[in-house]
Amino acid sequence: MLKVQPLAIPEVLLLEPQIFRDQRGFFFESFNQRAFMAATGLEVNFVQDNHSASQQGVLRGLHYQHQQPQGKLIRVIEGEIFDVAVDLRQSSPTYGQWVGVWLNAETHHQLWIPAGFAHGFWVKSATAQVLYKATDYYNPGDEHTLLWNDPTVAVDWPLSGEPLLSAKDQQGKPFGCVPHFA
Ligand SMILES: Cc1cn([C@H]2C[C@H](O)[C@@H](COP(=O)(O)OP(=O)(O)O[C@H]3O[C@H](C)C(=O)[C@H](O)[C@H]3O)O2)c(=O)[nH]c1=O
Repeated sequence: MLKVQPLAIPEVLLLEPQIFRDQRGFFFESFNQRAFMAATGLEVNFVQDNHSASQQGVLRGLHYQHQQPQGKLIRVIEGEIFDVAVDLRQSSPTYGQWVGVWLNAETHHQLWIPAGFAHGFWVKSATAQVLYKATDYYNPGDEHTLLWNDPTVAVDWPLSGEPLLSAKDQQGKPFGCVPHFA
């Protein structure tokens, strides 16, 4: 049974899978197409699985593809992250707004972020491993980086100290300088 919690931006969904725990450990279905469709009403086709590992203080994002936008289903298998989605859909009532949730390897909660959003996360734990499914293929020529601390979006990152950023993310662009969606 997959429970769904809509968040401040209703199309971004926090999914709570049923975890079967016993004296050996745990088991759960990390993805089930039928259950996902039944719980969300969404018919999605994932074509790529991603896996990243990061040390404490790393902030990856805020990334998105524009011509080939990706819906993403994100989960944490080690540690804890603060995961953020920014609504770049100009027709949306929540255009320019952000939503953030804690994801960790204890609750196994997952975040569904549809196409049209920028995505990023900050690592709270000593290390974190993040798995996410994407609904379209990676296209490096179509990647855009919204500046993680853009003052217009003003994500309230729960940072402790300066984040560790890639060179690309240090060069992120302001909200007004990245392509948005209709
Ligand atoms: C995303 C991606 C990257 N790569 C290669 C390209 C680079 O040589 C290397 C690291 O890429 P990057 O620094 O862009 O990785 P992240 O900073 O974790 O990027 C991701 O972080 C945020 C949180 C996201 O939501 C995106 O999915 C994605 O942009 O992996 C691939 O080969 N395939 C891919 O799908």
